[in-house]
Amino acid sequence: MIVPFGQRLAAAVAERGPLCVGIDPHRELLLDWGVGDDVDGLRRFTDAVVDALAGSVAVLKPQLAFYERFGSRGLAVLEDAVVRAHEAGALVLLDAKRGDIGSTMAAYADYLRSDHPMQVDAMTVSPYLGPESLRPAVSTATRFGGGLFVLARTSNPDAGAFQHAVLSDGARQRSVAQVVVDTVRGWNAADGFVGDPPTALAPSVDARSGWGPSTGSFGVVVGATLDALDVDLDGLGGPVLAPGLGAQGGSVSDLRRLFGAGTAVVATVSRDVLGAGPDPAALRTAAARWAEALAT
Ligand SMILES: O=C(O)c1cc(=O)[nH]c(=O)n1[C@@H]1O[C@H](COP(=O)(O)O)[C@@H](O)[C@H]1O
Repeated sequence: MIVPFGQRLAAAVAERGPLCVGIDPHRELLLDWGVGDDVDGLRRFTDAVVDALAGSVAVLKPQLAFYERFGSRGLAVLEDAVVRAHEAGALVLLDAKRGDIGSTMAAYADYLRSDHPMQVDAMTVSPYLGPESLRPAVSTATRFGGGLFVLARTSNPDAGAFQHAVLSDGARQRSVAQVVVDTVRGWNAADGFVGDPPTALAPSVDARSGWGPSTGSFGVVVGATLDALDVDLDGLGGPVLAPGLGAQGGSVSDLRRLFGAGTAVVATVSRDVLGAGPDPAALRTAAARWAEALAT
């Protein structure tokens, strides 16, 4: 039976908490770890992170770019890591940030198919070509129980220049970021693309946490680095991936400031945890520190 990603994510968060650890084997980190900036170093780094954390964190988020750097041998490392992460009980969110015309998008979305050599639970996608371009990925995700996280208000300092741009749609004016959020809300409501009025939270979602058996499979990315939440997430019906913690300056109190009760937030941290390696115990301690802060 195919269990939708949103349900699987809600269950993982209930069991393990809302922490996602990003696997970003930066060249500098590989050198700091003393494993070398080569395929062997990439494998040692990746295996160490997966072995240390996949049994305890809800989600691991490998960044595809760091594997593509090493060509097919880098991708082979990632393929193995995805299997190991799943075996240890973690969900895998592939940070791919793909987006293209619909016919090509369908091929990118194959990462969510059960016959893909590296099937993942969810992937990040970019809406820059317009929300309709992502429709094939929504279909694939729905068919195979996968999820999507769409870039809405990203954590980089100059993101607002694009994402605050205002689109006119008759009498209504919305920012680009808001159109993205409204579109994802529509996907979760399963009634088309640009969801208009916020839909009420489904009754089986816990209004205090935003998590529950009917948490949707389609989420948005909103950085923990924002000065203020400048998109309306009401009734999104799906999760919010919040990057920017630690190395980019965001903190757990920023999450509380930005996202009220009832928002299903997955907090993602990469360098602030990875920098503790290669000692597995130190990696686990660094992740546990974030997990505890998120739980209090
Ligand atoms: O989609 C993402 O994961 C993402 C979106 C965003 O707005 N900002 C952002 O930093 N990310 C990713 O999240 C990770 C953040 O890494 P750290 O700053 O080391 O925690 C990187 O892999 C980024 O590519």
